[in-house]
Amino acid sequence: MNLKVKNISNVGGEVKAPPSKSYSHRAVILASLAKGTSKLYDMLFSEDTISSINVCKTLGAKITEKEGYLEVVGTGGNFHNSSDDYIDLGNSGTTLRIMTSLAGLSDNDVILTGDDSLKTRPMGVLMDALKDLGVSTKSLKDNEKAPILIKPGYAGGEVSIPGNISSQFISSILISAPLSENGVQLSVLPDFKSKPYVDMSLDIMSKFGVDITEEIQFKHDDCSKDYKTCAVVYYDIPKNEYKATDYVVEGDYSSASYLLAAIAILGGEAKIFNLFKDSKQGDKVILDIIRDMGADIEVHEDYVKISSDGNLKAIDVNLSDSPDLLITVAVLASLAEGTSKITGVAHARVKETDRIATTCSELKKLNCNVVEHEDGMTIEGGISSGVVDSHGDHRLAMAFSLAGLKEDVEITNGEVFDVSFPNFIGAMAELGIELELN
Ligand SMILES: O=C(O)C1=C[C@@H](OP(=O)(O)O)[C@@H](O)[C@H](O)C1
Ligand SMILES: C=C(OP(=O)(O)O)C(=O)O
Repeated sequence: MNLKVKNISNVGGEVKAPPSKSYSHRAVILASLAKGTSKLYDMLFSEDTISSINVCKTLGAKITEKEGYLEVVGTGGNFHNSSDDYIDLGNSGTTLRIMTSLAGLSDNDVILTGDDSLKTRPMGVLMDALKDLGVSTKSLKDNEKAPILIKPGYAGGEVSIPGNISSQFISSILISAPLSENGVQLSVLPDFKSKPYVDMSLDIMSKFGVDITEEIQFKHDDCSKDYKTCAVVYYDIPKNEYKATDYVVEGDYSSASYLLAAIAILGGEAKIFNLFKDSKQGDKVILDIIRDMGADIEVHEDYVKISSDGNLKAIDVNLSDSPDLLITVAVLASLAEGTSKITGVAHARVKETDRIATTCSELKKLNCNVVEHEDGMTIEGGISSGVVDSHGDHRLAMAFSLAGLKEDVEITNGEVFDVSFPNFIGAMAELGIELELN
């Protein structure tokens, strides 16, 4: 289906950001590992998080939608796979990565797979690390990608892992490690990308009763004291148990980036609720980025107020900790005055699509002057009307709908936002932006 801006009127107002995708995945997974019954409030029900709910059910958690919350009766870590088929995780990289380690806790074999995009996502680094921890995995196509067979048995021990491909490998080991036979000592080697997602894992693990210590070991005295490029980050995870808890999922800064960007582009004033000042989400940096581009941002305890005159300035930004903002920022840059540079996101090439390549190719279709780099792109402000394709990537669909606020832009395969933000059209409508799918 094609996604397009139909009408714009009375821009601004108030809207609630949708629940965090990353915290929703983790909440249902940790509740499924815990002993006892957890109540999860304000969960995101998107295609990706439903994949996590379904795999947890298949492995033995009892999950029921109740009035106002999701009830999860956990397994205490005693997973048993009730399916004799492949478990299909759709498009969700987070589910695939986190569940690959957890499948090692099952008392029988598990095979995880997904859609064509998920079958392209790298898994080799995680499979190697799991081997060191006693978990045997096999890529059924022998290409270090899904479908992946995971055998029972998770001894634990010492392991190191490169941090530059996906932080999801690290979250996966951290979340599973307390339930291994002997605990895990994990070293993450530089460059450590997307670390805020690991901090989010530790944050919610603590809410479910497991606290982990982190130690940053700098390699030499004269390094820049930047853990990202110059330190080994070490985690000691003793054997432990998760405890059931009641948990409220906070709002999602990555999804909110589209709402904030829309106001920044069109001009106007809006309050976005459910965005917390003390959030651990790395994508909170969208507030600084939009401020640097010229909008006014007020950060309150549980909401953000944005005001903009619609005039945007170019920026130079490193998105290594917040790769999901890449396409939003690229589209903002294409509508700004001057030349912007985005760096630090080589890992965005191995997501739902190669997001550096697809973003550049689609911006070029709008006659934007963009130059692709290995780890980002340079974008000169200025676009014209045209037709672009989402390549089946939810973030391309949502971000390019923002280009349609200034020029006539149609997005083919534009319906894919259900992966992370099912109410995208409804939320934009609350800000006066009517999008249509046909
Ligand atoms: O752990 C998570 O919830 C996520 C981690 C990030 O991936 P990488 O660590 O691969 O950058 C991010 O892109 C993804 O949308 C969600
Ligand atoms: C990369 C993303 O998610 P995942 O890795 O879970 O597929 C995303 O939401 O942009």
